[in-house]
Amino acid sequence: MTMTAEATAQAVSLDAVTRTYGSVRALDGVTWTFPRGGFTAVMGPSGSGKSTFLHCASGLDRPTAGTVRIGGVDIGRLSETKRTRLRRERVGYVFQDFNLIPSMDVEQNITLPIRLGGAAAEPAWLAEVVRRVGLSDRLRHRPSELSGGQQQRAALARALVTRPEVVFADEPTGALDPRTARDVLRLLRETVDATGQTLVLVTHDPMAAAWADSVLFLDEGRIVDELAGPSAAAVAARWEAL
Ligand SMILES: Nc1ncnc2c1ncn2[C@@H]1O[C@H](COP(=O)(O)OP(=O)(O)OP(=O)(O)O)[C@@H](O)[C@H]1O
Repeated sequence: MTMTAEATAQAVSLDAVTRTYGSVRALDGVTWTFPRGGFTAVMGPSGSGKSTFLHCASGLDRPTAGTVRIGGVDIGRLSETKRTRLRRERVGYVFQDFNLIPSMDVEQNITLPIRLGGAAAEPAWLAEVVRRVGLSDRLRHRPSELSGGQQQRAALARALVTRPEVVFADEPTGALDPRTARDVLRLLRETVDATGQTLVLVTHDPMAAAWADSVLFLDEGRIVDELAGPSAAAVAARWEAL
């Protein structure tokens, strides 16, 4: 696959992306580029289109109109099979409720995306990812034997193990107590800084958004503002004004 230098500098780009549900325009002509290695938070009131944005930008849903590129690949042109493969190999997902498989141990959960693709995890990178999330001594444990913070760190390792173009994290700290949430957010920040991983964080929480390089504000399906180098106070003030 050939890609232009410009395309590969962009992890994900959306061009005039619209998603309608009947008469509801959940996303309304969104154009945005997530640069490689950036940590971006996406905020907005309930119903502003955050989930729809995440689903369209990550290839979980198809826009009604417009183009989404992941690593320079126009995902609207892919067959369902190729899109599934691209999601598995080039996109990482972290969800509020962890979505770990209860019957698998931590290592099996972390390596699942690679094994589903018929490959084996590269040992050095797997060890690095597991060390980074602090679970080296927990690999044989089942999710039910882990704390919430540990489960979310396992989910992050699973998202990172394929070295994806981008990780989408949807309210990853929503089910955690404040201190554990802060530890997970710090880990996300350190991961971006140390590995150059591109990360998109959807959150309601100004404290969480303040860990990002910039914050996008969605309202009524449109990007209405961006705040670079955000502080929690600045995010909260902008949020109040929406
Ligand atoms: N499957 C669907 N069918 C019909 N309407 C939908 C569907 N999914 C979302 N919508 C509508 O699209 C709009 C945006 O919804 P979305 O879930 O993207 O917002 P959100 O910002 O993620 O909200 P929240 O913070 O409450 O999760 C809302 O008006 C919602 O009712």
